[in-house]
Amino acid sequence: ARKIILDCDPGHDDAIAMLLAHGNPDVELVAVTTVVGNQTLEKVTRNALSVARIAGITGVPFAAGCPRPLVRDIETAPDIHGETGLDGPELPEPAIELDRRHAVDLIIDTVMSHEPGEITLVPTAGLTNIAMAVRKEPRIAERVREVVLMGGGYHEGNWSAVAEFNIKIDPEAAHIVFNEKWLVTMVGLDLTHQALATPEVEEKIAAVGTKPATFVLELLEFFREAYRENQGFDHPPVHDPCAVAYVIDPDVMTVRRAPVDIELRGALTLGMTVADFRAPAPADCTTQVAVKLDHERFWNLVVDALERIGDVT
Ligand SMILES: Nc1ccc([C@@H]2N[C@H](CO)[C@@H](O)[C@H]2O)cc1
Ligand SMILES: [Ca+2]
Repeated sequence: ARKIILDCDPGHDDAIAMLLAHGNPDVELVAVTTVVGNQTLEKVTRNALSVARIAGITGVPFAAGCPRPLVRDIETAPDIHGETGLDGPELPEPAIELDRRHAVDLIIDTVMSHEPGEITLVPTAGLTNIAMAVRKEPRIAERVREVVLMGGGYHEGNWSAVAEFNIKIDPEAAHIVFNEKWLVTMVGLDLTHQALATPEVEEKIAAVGTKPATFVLELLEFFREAYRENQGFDHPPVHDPCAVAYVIDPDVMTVRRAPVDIELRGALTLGMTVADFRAPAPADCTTQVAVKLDHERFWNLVVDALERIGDVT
């Protein structure tokens, strides 16, 4: 199984990404780290531990990370995720304690204690923890198998006309991550806006008939309303599990090699992930962007993961 570290800010779609990673047999969650983003660090960390309880995740270290971006002030997304960051379902009390380490140290320790090429980083939030980790221990850049992140967009934005939330809330961190020599697959809004939770998808999830499936439906009910009201979507795009799905099955989406860099100075373009599609991609290009999603294959992975989790006592 592919060993992954999920760096997240639960967040409705982060929660579904965690369930997919836990339920699918082809990926192994070796650590979960949290970072400020959709809500404050305290809230997203508590949410992550509650999701762990619902999913029945035990024996996996969870650590909290950076409480604010490297340079800029905190910017959360209560309109989409609510005041708790996981509005909608009732959340159980955590059943596991946080690891005593900072997330940055848990990431470094995990990567450095495994063989080179064993660990894949899957960030589904702002990149503050990842940037701090590679600055504190630069050797993780050549030791990590690859970085598969949900963030950015080459022709789409949601936190401005041209920038995506995970990148825009900490563009300096993103600039660090996209310019290291590790392979980065950017699963951006161009891809994740195809991952719509339609009524047909919700019917398949409902048919699983377990408490974790019901939890997902309650998440989607809130997410649907928030996305309709705030972004005019008929059905909510479930971003974060797309990154996990790519690690599970790279054929679930098409990707395209292209240099990507982050705008740090533009008045209108701050946080934009600028992809250069001029051919040919340079030989030393270490970034690729996700283009086309196999919608049915993707949602079948999510439903299958929920079926495998079953009911958790
Ligand atoms: N409007 C909005 C703001 C933030 C997010 C979060 N940021 C990413 C999508 O932009 C996902 O990781 C999701 O958790 C989603 C929608
Ligand atoms: Ca997220």
